[in-house]
Amino acid sequence: MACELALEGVGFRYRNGHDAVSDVGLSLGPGIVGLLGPNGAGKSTLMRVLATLAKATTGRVTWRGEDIARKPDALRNELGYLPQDFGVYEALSAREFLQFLAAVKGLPARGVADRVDACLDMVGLHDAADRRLGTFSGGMRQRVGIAQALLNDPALLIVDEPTVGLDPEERVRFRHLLAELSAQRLVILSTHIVSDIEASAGELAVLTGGRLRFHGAPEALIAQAEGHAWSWRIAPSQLADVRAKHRISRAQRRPDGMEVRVVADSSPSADAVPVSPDLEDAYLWLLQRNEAAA
Ligand SMILES: Nc1ncnc2c1ncn2[C@@H]1O[C@H](COP(=O)(O)OP(=O)(O)OP(=O)(O)O)[C@@H](O)[C@H]1O
Repeated sequence: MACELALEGVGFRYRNGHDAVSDVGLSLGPGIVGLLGPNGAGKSTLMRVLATLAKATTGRVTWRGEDIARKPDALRNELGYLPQDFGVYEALSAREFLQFLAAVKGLPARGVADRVDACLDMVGLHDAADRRLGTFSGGMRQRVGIAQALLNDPALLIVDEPTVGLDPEERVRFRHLLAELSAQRLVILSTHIVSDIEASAGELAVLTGGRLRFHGAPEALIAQAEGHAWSWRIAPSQLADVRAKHRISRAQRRPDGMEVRVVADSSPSADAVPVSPDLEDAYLWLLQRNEAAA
């Protein structure tokens, strides 16, 4: 797979001296890359660097071999970006809003109407094209956000926490949409929610404290957690105690108590049974090991 976006020793320090991103190295080609990390891990900062909205303070990023700090337009011409705080003009219809953004982005006027329609189609908003954005649900607004990011048919699509605020059905629809879009391009999706990327991301990059802790296939992350995931039946009254001592990846109420899944170095209790880790377990296990090592 040809590498298109390469990061070498990338760091970003805010003016107050805080290192939000440190020494990140990655080589990324087509497909979906899930950038996973807890709140404050540095995901949005890194996304802004990749979107050429902030310059790396150390290291470099290249897009198709060009340094994006020196030649940002090489990347910008092929970039679609959905920031975390994407806002819409409520009084405009979806079609008017996209036409407005197409003009702002400098797309040639000829062909804009067709391109806007095509983008609305791609995100399933064809029938709502002439409705005021003020009447749209959160999921529909996010789809408008993706539609605007697709206006220039980008080879690189960066979406920052796109599922925040969506209901479960919208989340699923949104994930499918991103999976479809990744057939032709590199999609970088940041999230702190494992299920956002577990069905679609071929590659994962996990960031905590601004550092890259893992990069590779989800299966490789899962393999690291082998032997460290446990299922355990407890009484509901034990839950707080178990939570204080262990990292719980899931807790489900059962007729005869609670079933919890925990990740741990060794069996948390004589009556806990080992289970095959899934991606959620594996992610928590990675976070736990990094905290333990810090
Ligand atoms: N303008 C700023 N000045 C100083 N520090 C900042 C600034 N913006 C963010 N930070 C800090 O940099 C770190 C990384 O923030 P960032 O927003 O990139 O994380 P994130 O992984 O995107 O988290 P979230 O999911 O909460 O958005 C955090 O510790 C944050 O407090």
